[in-house]
Amino acid sequence: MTLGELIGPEAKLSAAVAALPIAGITADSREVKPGYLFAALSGVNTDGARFAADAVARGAVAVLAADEINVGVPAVAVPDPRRALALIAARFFGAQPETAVAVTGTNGKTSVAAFTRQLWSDAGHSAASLGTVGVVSPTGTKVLRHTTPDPVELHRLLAGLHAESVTHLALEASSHGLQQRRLDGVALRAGAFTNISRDHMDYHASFEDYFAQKLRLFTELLPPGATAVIDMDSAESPRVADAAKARGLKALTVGRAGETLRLVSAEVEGFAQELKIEHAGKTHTVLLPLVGEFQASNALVAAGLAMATGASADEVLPRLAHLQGATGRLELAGTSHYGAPIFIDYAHTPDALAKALDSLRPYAAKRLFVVFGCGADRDRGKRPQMGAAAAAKADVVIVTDDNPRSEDPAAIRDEILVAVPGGREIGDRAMAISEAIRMLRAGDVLLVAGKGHETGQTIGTRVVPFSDHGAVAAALSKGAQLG
Ligand SMILES: CC(=O)N[C@H]1[C@@H](OP(=O)(O)OP(=O)(O)OC[C@H]2O[C@@H](n3ccc(=O)[nH]c3=O)[C@H](O)[C@@H]2O)O[C@H](CO)[C@@H](O)[C@@H]1O[C@H](C)C(=O)N[C@@H](C)C(=O)N[C@H](CCC(=O)O)C(=O)O
Repeated sequence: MTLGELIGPEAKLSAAVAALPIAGITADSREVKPGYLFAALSGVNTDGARFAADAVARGAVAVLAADEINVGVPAVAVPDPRRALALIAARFFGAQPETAVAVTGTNGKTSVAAFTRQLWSDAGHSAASLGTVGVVSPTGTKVLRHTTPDPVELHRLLAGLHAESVTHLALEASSHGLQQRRLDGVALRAGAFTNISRDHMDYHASFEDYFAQKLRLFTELLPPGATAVIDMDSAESPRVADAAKARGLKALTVGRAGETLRLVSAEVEGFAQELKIEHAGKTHTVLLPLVGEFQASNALVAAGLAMATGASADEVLPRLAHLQGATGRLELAGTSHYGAPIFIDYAHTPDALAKALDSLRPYAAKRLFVVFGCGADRDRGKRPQMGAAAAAKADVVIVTDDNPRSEDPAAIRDEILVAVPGGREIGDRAMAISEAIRMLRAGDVLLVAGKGHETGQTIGTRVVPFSDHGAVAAALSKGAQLG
C-alpha cells in the first residue's frame, strides 16, 4: 500500500509523499525493516520520537509523529499518533471479522468474552474471543502478552482470524488499551460494560480518569446506532447508560436493575444456579452451570451481546445452560481428601476478591479459606483493602506472594496483613496452597485467588513457571490433604 492510502484523511500529503510504497508498519524502532512506516508514539515513560533516527537507520521510509521531525525521510505530523496508528493498522491489514464486539469493565471481561464466543458458536457461527487468556478461535488458543494488544499486533491477529473464516469476535477492552487508542481501528457492532471498581491506580491518575477511559468505548468508539450492553448493578452503570444514550447508542440493560434482561433470582443448585430472567414480560428459567452470582451477571452481559448481534432472547437464554467457565474464573480445580472443594479465581482487586468469597460462602457448611497475595510495583493502596475484604468474608486467611517483582515480598504481605487480624503468612505460594489444602476438612471450601489462568510467578525480573492449577494438583497428589 502507499503512504497516502494508509494515512487516509488523517493528514494532507504531497503527491510524491502519498505515492511512497510502505512495506510494513511498527511503533517499535527495533522492529523496523526496509520500507517500513515508523510511528513515533509518545510513551508513558519514553518519547518515541527519540527512536525516529534509529528507525530510519534501520530502513524506515516515513515517520508518523505528533510534531514535524527532521530525520531525512518524510515525516507526517498528526495530532494523535496513537489513534492514527490504530486506523493505519486497520487499513494496512485490511480485514477483520465482520461482527466484532468489545467488553470493558474492571471484572468479568474475560468471562463475558468467552461466554459470548460460546453463545455464537452454539448458534453455528465461527467465533473467537481475544483478551487476557489469549486468542481463542476454532483453530485453538494463542497466548498474548496484553489483554488488548497494540494496534499493529491486534490488526495482524484480526486479519488472521478473518483468513480463518472467523465471522464473530468478542474483544476485551482494557482501560490501558482504550486510553492508548489500541482499539480505535476496530469496526465494532456493540460494546458492553460489566462493572467498575478500584484497579490500575498505578497507571490512571484517579478513579475518574480510569472510569473516563472505560467510557471512551461508548462515547467515542461505538458508532451511533450500535448497541451498548450495560450491566446495571454497578453504582456507576447509570453514568454509562447516560453516556451511551447521549452518543445515540441503543442501550440493552441487564442485571438485577436491568430492563432488557432482568435477573429476578439466582438460586444455588449444587455447583450451578437456577436463574429466573425476565425479558419483555416473559420469565425464562435457566440452569446456569457456574458458581457465583457475578457469573450470572457475566452470562447476562454475554446474552445481551448475542442479542445485540442478531439473536433473539428465546434463542439465546436456553443456551446459557451450556456455558463453560473461562480458565481460572471461579473454577473448581479439585476436591480434597475430605471432600472440600478447591476453587481458583483471578480475583486481584478488593471488589473481585469480596465477590468471589461471597459466591463461595453458600458452599461452605463450615469454614471458607482463602489464599492470596498482591502484586508488586503497582497500586499499593489495594493491599490493605484486599486484606480487609478477605478478613471480612473468609474464616481462614493465608497471605502469600503474587508476583513480588522488585519489592520485598515480606513487606507486601505486611501491608496486607495489617487488615487481617489472625491472618497467616506463608510466602512460598505452593507451600501456602499445600498448607491450606492440608487444613481443609469436610464442609470447608478453599479459594486460591489472584493468578487465575497465569502460568508464571514474577520474582525480580525473572518469570518462574508457576500455576495455581499446578500447585493445587501437586498438593492433592502428594497427599497434603491427608495431613
Ligand atoms: C504502561 C503501558 O501501558 N505501557 C504501554 C506504552 O508503553 P510506553 O508508552 O511506556 O512505551 P515506552 O516503552 O515508553 O516506549 C514509547 C514508544 O517507543 C517505542 N520504542 C521503545 C524503545 C526502543 O528502542 N524503540 C522504540 O521505538 C515503543 O515501542 C513505544 O511505542 O505503550 C506501548 C506501545 O503502545 C505499550 O506496549 C506499553 O504496554 C506495556 C508493555 C504494558 O505492559 N502495558 C500493560 C500495563 C497493559 O497495557 N495492560 C493492559 C491491562 C491489563 C489488565 O487489565 O490487567 C492490557 O491491555 O494488557
